[in-house]
Formats: sequence, C-alpha cells, structure tokens
Amino acid sequence: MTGSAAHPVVVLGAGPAGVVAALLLSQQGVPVLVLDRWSSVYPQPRAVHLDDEVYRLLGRLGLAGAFAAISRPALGLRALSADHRVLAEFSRSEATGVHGYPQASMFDQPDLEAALRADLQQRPEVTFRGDVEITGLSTSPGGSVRVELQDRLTGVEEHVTAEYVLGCDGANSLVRQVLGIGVRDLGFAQRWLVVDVATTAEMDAWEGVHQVCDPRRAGTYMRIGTTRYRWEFQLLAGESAADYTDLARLRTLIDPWAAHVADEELTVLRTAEYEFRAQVAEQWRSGRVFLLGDAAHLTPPFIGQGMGAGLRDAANLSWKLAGVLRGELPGDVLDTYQAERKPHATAMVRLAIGLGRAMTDGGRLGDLLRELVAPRLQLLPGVRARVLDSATPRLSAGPLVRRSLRSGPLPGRLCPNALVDGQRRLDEVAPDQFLLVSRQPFTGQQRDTVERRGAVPLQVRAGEPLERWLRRGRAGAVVVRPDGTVLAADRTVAAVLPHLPSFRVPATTRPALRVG
Ligand SMILES: O=C(O)/C=C/c1cccc(O)c1
Repeated sequence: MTGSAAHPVVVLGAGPAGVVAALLLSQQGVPVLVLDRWSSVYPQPRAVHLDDEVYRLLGRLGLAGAFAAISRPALGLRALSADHRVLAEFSRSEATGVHGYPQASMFDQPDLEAALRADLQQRPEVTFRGDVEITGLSTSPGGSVRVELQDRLTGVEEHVTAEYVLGCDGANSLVRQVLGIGVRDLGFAQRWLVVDVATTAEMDAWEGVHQVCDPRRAGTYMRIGTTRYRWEFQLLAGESAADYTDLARLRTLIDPWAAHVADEELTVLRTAEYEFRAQVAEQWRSGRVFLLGDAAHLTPPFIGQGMGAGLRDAANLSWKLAGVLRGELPGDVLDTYQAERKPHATAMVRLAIGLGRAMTDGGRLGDLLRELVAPRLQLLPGVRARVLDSATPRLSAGPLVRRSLRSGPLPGRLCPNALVDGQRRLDEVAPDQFLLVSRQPFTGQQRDTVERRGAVPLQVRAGEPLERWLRRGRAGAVVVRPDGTVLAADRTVAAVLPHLPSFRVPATTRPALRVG
C-alpha cells in the first residue's frame, strides 16, 4: 500500500457515513480504500431511527431487504404532557410511502452497521483495513493527499496517497482538527441518560416515539425491535448515569411504561450518559478533503435525524465525486456539496433544538404554552414539512439545483420513488443515473440526446403518480440527479434538456436491484 499510486478515494472512518459513501462510490465504479481504528463494528447501541428518504438510499444500494429484516416501522412521534396526555401527534405511514418504504423505521445501529460491512466485503472495488490509527494528513506535491497512519497491531508507520479523502471520523474528527476547521455551536447542550433494555414482555404502549414534555425532567420512549426498547431522560444537576445503574432506581423513570413488567423480565443492556449537542463544522471541504457525518454536524436526537444526516452527506457527494473522477463533471461541482448539505443539515439540527426546547423549557408557563401550541404545531412551516409531511428541506439553489421564474417549487426536492410502470419504482428504472421525466412525449431527437448523455428518458402518463406530482409542482418536465434530487424543472423537455450533463455510470457496476 505504501508509496504506490494514489487511491482515487480514501475514506477515513468506517461508521455508517463512511461505509455508505464507500458503497455508493463503488457502485459508480470508483475504487475506494476504507481505513478505521477498529476492525469490527462498534457494538454499543446508538442511533435508532431512519426516515424513508434514507431507507430509499439503502434501497439504491440493494440493501432494502437487509434493512427490512433488522428494522421495525414506527407509527410516528407523539408529544406528551408530563402526565402523559397526548399534546400532538405526527403520524407516519407504516406502509409504503412516496419513497417506497415505511416513513419511520426503528433499528439497532450495530445491526445496520453489520449489514453495511457485510455488503462492503462483497464489493471488489472496496478495500477495508481496520486497526489503523490515522496520524496525519498533508497535501503532496502534485496535489494529492498524503495520509499518515500507524498499524495499531504492529506499530508500523506507513502512508497512503489519495486523490480525494473523505473524513468520516466522527464527532472528534482528527481530519477536521488537522485541517484547522472550526465548529459553530448552535447553542444547545443537555446531559441525558440513555437506557437500552431487552425484554420479551410487551409494553403495551403506542408504537411510535413518545416525547414527554416535562420541564422537571423531559423523557423519550420508543420501541426499537421485537424485544428491544430505548428510553432517554434528561439528567438533573448533580445526577449522573452512575445513579441509575440499579434497576430499582431506573424504575422510577421507566415505570410509566414498564410498571407491569417484572424485574426478572427486564435486561438492562446499558445505561450511559450523553451530552446532546448541536454543532456544525464551519467548512465541509478543504481542497481534496471533505467532512461527512458527525465530523461535519452533531444534533440532539429529538427528531431522530443524526445518522440519516451522515447518509445524506454520502448520497450528495458520492455521485459528484464519481463524475469528477471520470472526467464527466467539472471539478467545481464539488463545491456544491457544502453549499447544498450545510444549510440542509443546519435546518434539521435547528428543528431538533426546537423540539428539545419545546420539551424542556419554560417551567409551568412552558406547560401552559405547550398545551396551547402543540396541537397547532403543524401551522409552522418547517415543522409542517418535516414533522407532518415527513419531508426534509429542499436543497439550496446552485449549479446543480436550478431555480428560475419558471421552475416552480420542485428543484432541490427529492423526486418521489414512485411506481412508474405499475411494477418498478423510479430508482429501479434509472439506478445511479440522471433522468428526464416529462408529461409530454419526447421527440426522437430528444430521446437520442438524453440517452447519449447516459440518462434515462421517462414519459409519465396522465393520472400516474409522477404525472400528478409534476402537475402539483407546476412542471411539465424535470431533470432528476442520480441522488434523486430535482436539478431543474420547466414546462417542456426542450427547456430542461440544456441542464442535463453527460454522465455515464459503468453499466457493470450497477447493482442488481433487490426491493425489500
Ligand atoms: O419523526 C419521527 O417519525 C421520529 C422521530 C424520532 C425518532 C427517534 C428518536 C427520536 O427522539 C425521534
């Protein structure tokens, strides 16, 4: 490995963001080297929720079936008063939503990581190496990136060179520190107790996320598997996780849900203290090095969007990087990674902070406000989109999200992964490719142009889901990017065609799609 030709991409950190980035790049034919401190998956439970936009991404990797096997659809989110009355409910569809999957899914992170790693091992384009400590990063003469590392088993020091490096090395990212990139604190820090419990007993509770809005001690409850439950409670001043290691003490917190379950039936898998923080890196790119996942953003978990944000980073960057490496896209499209992802991630972190504050702030006056405001939450635009419609914000305008007077609201939004011929969904019709979706027929010449550029022309007929979506979005035709985002919208094929780049994913690397 040492001294050999530069790797096209080296991923530092094999957590979910790093592994998904490697899988997506490999799917586009890009060889990737993944380095991690450990050789196996970190076994402790952490993230527990993904939405359907991110489930769809797993589907594009051919992993929908694997995720379905380890996850459990959830009914949504309820805000409860201190005495557990329902103040507001945001329902999620357990059935197939617009992206083809349940809108909210619960799981145990090590299970998902094991599935991702297993897939990584199957990909000839990916080399994984564990037990490696990254010790430094610098720019080589000629522009590539030199990564200094030490084998943790032998102590031998080595280096590799890379055309691009993805820093997916977590909240305390060494990559971010070496690059001298600061983080912006969004002003939220609370200490919470996280409790994971296994039991075959039923809690007999509503099967969604319960957010108990209690300024004396806010709490969260959710079922994450057939025999797995998660509670989170705000820690009071002077308290620590050590105060809750014995079950009797823990019962004072979990008994509103678990009073009917005998001690012998409850196995406490762990109690841990977390500081829930809200931070966004000032810069997400420095030259040929990018930050993804927790290295770029940290969120309180109140809307369950922490891990998903890292997977969205991977989806946003991977096809652009592959296009640049193949010489099909200009290098400056890589600037759109930060321009698109940073505002999106920041908006989601702010939404989580908002919910956290609504759960905990204001004492008795807060209680009164919660009673008044919670049932009307859907009237707030950001809350409406995310919490009610289960959609995330649209991406900011730029070279790969074109807004104009005629474009309407669709550019920057995800195109639904709708059924297109009664059987196949959009992502199966055009895996990792650009699409031109139109309500009107294509001329022969337009069809040729689209296909010569490696894209898929798709005419949708009156009454089909995508035809209705186009109509609602005041568009006759749209260009859809390989990550599912609408690049451009206008009235006609002729008007959107100039926005379609040439982008040819090697056909052999496209996955045989398995739908869950
Ligand atoms: O909005 C949803 O459907 C789920 C929210 C969620 C998931 C996991 C943990 C949370 O505190 C909230």
